[in-house]
Amino acid sequence: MRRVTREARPFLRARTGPMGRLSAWSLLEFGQTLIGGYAVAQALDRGFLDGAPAVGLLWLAVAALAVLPAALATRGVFAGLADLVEPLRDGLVRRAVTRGLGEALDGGPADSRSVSRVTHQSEIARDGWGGLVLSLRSFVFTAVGALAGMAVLSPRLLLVVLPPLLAGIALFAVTLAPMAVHQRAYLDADEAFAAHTGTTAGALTDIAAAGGSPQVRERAARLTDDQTRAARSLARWAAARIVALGLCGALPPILLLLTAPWLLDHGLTTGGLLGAFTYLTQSLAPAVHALLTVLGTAGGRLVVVLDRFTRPLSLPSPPAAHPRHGHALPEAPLTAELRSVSFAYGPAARPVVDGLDLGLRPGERLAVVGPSGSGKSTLAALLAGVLPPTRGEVRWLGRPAASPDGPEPTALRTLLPQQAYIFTATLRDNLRYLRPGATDREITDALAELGADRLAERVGGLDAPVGPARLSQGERQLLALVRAHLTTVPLLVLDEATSHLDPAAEARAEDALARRPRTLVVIAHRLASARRADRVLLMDGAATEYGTPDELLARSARYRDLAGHWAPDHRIPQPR
Ligand SMILES: Nc1ncnc2c1ncn2[C@@H]1O[C@H](COP(=O)(O)OP(=O)(O)OP(=O)(O)O)[C@@H](O)[C@H]1O
Repeated sequence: MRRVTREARPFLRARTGPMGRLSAWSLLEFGQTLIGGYAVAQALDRGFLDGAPAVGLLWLAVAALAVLPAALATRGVFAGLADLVEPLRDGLVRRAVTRGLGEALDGGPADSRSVSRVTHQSEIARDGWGGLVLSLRSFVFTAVGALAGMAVLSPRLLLVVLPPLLAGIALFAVTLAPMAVHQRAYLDADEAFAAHTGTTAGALTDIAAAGGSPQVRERAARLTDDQTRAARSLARWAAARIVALGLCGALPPILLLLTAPWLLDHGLTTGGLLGAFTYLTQSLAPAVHALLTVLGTAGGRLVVVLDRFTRPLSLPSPPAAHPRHGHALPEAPLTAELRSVSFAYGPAARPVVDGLDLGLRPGERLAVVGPSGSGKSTLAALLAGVLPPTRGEVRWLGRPAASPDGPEPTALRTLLPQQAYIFTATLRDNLRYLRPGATDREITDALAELGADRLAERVGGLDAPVGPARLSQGERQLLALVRAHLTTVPLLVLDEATSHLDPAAEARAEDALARRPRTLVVIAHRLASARRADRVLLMDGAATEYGTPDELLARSARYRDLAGHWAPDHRIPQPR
């Protein structure tokens, strides 16, 4: 909200001319309101109640004629409105296009939000802004006209009318900021739910096959709860607005009737009473109603949409901007972070991961080693957000992994399990599974980088049909690695995903994966993987250790012990 206000100021300052012209036209509306009530009062006092119906009719004619310049004003107001509204739309479209192009050039994930901003959201902003200017301007000039008219008829009228009017406006003003916040929360929750169902609906079979249904269900339930909570808060504040509307629009005429005897005793004429009633019911109440309605609907949407346009990017610069090895730039957020994370497979079970803190920097390569059953796969699932921690928090790019308003997990991480998933379709479709937009050129390059080009040739090229039954376990793993290589996610977790490759193929694949700007986590089953890594996490229950390969060799007897059992290309021993 504050960001929107900050950005709105220079826009408004640059448009004092159009605003001045609008105000000048609006003065005619002020005149019509002022004359309307006053003429009704005079028609009664000097005409019909004074035995001079002709004079009464003449005053009514004056009231009718006052409508004509106001009609002229409406024409002028609409012409002037374009000078205020169109530049806003143009500016927003320009900003959305620039931002969309920037995101695309930065290699961010394909994003329909850019298109929505250029088309739908900029139109919402234009309509909302136009409606707001029209009704706010009309309210101000009508209210001032009506109050001035009543002051002329009897200043005591203001004592009756002003308190409920001001109380209603104050109550309404109080609701503005929370309404905007709740409206945004509602829209965010709505979008998060739509994005989640959009992503999962097309992959239900795969999710069920991979046993991911509980996680998908749990996330959907969480997102629905968020939506319900946001809708309830919004409804509570909408109720406060109805009270404000009543205070401003309905209470003043009632108070006028209740205090009529007192007002008439203190110099208000019968015509003056009717004139005041005319001001309140014919001018002020409709203007208040229009303003509050526009502010409550289009105004809320406007703030939310403008907030979208001014919001910083949800994804930071791609990891390409950061060094692949060594230390990251200080301001770069960690790609993934575990904060005091614990996990147990049941309430009474011994924790597999216990209070683990771990930060993964952009471009870093981490190897996780440890004896069988020490929790390496559990850690991989926690890092990938597939298992929710029992305690503690998992964060991606500085935000909670479970955050419903963050990007979809699939845009942030890929987890490759040991069992490679290959389905019956062409090689191309299999390789583009995680990034449907990948071009043939990108696929061919990725195949070559990972040393899978000969395999592709052997199966008959990208158009050839492949399926799990026609490939060895190693070949399936290699294709799954190429598929992961084609993604642009910042975090790639390999859970023994190279276990069926020979050592040379594994080294080539891991090095190729690490050359791309991403954080690579390898659940290692050969010492060579740990040697190639920037840092190593040795999982062994309470004796978990962490450091560079050389540091661990120097200081950890367990790591030396483990390494001692390993010839570089041998698999990790399975003591149990
Ligand atoms: N779904 C599950 N339910 C209950 N216990 C589980 C489950 N999955 C794993 N465990 C237990 O959690 C512990 C850690 O298992 P995990 O698979 O994470 O270890 P790991 O280090 O990856 O083992 P490996 O190297 O053999 O793959 C083990 O004791 C295992 O028996």
